[in-house]
Amino acid sequence: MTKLQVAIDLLTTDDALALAAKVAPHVDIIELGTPLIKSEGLGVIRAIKDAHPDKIVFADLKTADAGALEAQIAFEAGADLVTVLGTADDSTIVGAVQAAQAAGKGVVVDLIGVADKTARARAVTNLGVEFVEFHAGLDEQAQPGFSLATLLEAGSASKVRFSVAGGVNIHSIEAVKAAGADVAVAGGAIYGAEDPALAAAALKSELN
Ligand SMILES: O=C(CO)[C@H](O)[C@H](O)COP(=O)(O)O
Repeated sequence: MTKLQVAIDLLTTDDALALAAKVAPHVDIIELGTPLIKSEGLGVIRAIKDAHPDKIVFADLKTADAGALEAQIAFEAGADLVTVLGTADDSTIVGAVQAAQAAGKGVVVDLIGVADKTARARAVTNLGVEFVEFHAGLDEQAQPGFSLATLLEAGSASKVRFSVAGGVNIHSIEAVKAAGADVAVAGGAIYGAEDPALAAAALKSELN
């Protein structure tokens, strides 16, 4: 079954905790967004893990270098999964994977900015990552003509375990599931909704 991951792209620990409390019953994975971690530091990871020990806590570090060190400090803070950029050197990904293996946790590779996402997804899967994120970032989503369909096609073609992130919402989630994604990531569609719990529940019901 496709899991639902909420991406919390808010800026304070208090706001993140409040959102997580509302949506946790409807999601499988709680992601601490990159701006949140940069704003609040690793303490936000510990705060969310302490509040939701039963959830998979995903720290969107977007690591580009020093893979082992960055992964290790996030795992020590309570993260279950961390992201490393697919544009990073293989050695950075391998370092993070080694830190994950030592901690009994996992690494996700974010393909934001990667030209041939299907080929890179296959290559990094062979390095031992949990899954690969087919991702169009917030800036790419804002470009004229952006379409999630290209990401979904690339993900399906990869034949590896993958998630999809890029403005996933109630209109596109069925296509994400149909593409065979292991995880559907939704940020703005949940935290930007008038009723985030209702929005998360609606997305989850499409995946069941
Ligand atoms: O990692 C991110 C941006 O770099 C976002 O968390 C991700 O894109 C999901 O958010 P949204 O559904 O709003 O696109």
